[in-house]
Amino acid sequence: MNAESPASGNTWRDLPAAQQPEWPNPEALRDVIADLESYPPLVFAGECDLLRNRMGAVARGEAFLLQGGDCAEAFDAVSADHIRNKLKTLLQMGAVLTYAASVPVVKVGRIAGQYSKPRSKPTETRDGVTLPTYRGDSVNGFEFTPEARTPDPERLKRMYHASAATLNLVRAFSTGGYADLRQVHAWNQDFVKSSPSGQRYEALAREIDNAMNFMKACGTDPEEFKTVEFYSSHEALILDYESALTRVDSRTGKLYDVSGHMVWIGERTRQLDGAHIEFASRIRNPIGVKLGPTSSVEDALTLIERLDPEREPGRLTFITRMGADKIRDRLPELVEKVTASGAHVAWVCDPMHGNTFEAASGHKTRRFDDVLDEVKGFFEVHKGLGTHPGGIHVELTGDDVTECVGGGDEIFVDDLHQRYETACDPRLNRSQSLDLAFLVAEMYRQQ
Ligand SMILES: O=C[C@H](O)[C@H](O)COP(=O)(O)O
Ligand SMILES: C=C(OP(=O)(O)O)C(=O)O
Repeated sequence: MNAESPASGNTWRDLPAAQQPEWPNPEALRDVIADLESYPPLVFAGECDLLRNRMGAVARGEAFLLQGGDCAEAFDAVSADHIRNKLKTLLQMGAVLTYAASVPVVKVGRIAGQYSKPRSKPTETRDGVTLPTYRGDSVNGFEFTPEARTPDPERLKRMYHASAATLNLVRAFSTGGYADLRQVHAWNQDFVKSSPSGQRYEALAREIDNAMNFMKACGTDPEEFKTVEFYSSHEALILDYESALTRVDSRTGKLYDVSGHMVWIGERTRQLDGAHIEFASRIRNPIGVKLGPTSSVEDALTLIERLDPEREPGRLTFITRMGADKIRDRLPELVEKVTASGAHVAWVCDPMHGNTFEAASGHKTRRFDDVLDEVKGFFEVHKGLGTHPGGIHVELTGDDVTECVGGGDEIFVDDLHQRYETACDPRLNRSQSLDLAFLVAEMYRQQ
């Protein structure tokens, strides 16, 4: 076995790295990196391999990816209630998709590490005062004061600890009985009466119950129903953090970023000659890359060459985020040429990031109908080309926030102020998330 050198996790340092904070004190950053390097891994490399295999099934058209969670996790939201609500929503969506679309669903949270945000502008001005923009709790505070907005590397350690606490609870919920499919009704208890999507879910949960009772009566009560496989993911944005958590796996001698099972490179940091792609090329985790409307075929093919030279199904996922008005125009050529190149990438639709607009009230928001329309366009394109629509990647929360407009339990523009809690981009609330899962399941079945 030829073991990788830990130094290859640092080759990105020679290249331009977009969207990195301007840490005021380099010495303090160095101390933090040294501490992070001494911390235990958050995930086990073998789990990353397992997820790569699962993503291989997605790439081959045998499974569907459900990836979702907060736009930006926040340190003060690391509580049992928030984590449970998010997991519950994802489990409900997973149950809807698995049962109604009859497809194995790979469940991956934007969770336990999604603390860093790329921004359009480096600064924000309010009432004539200009301060650094908020870049996520891993970098600075949301509050609009010079103290809060100054990047503080100690926050990277808080990110590690917040991720560890979150992952610990997620693991407990996934394997300790809460995620048992026999709980399919319990996940809905506080929700069912008040909302149309909750009622629709309840009817589906009854069908699942009946199916399970039938299986039990036939003498099968599979262990698989008692726990759920759930993985963590986040954008690999702050490279000092990600490389400090990159380790040589003792089994294989390969490098893994053990800050999460899957990491993705965002639309603003996927420069082919940039530090983020170099970093991602060195690690063995399953990797996602966001592809926005300006992505060219050449970009996609070069990314494959850099990140998946072995053409290994499951290694590379293209998460497209074109916008509802562009997807039918931009996606076909990409999918067609990538498929013709012989690559086995998974195609996943992020229907959120191309559909953001500012409401008259100043709230950043998204229309549920645009989100749905982008997913529809994604399915249409894949149907037309005979390729597999591999999954969805959504910003959502398990709480009843009012951040996106529309949905079955309709949120109007005038409602946005009621419970607008996101620190960055607007998320689907629980009811909108479930609506989406039902509609996507229907599209999948028709496909
Ligand atoms: O989540 C994605 C980006 O961080 C976000 O859309 C950037 O938002 P901004 O344009 O307000 O900086
Ligand atoms: C920043 C994000 O998306 P994108 O890179 O697609 O803009 C995100 O998913 O948080």
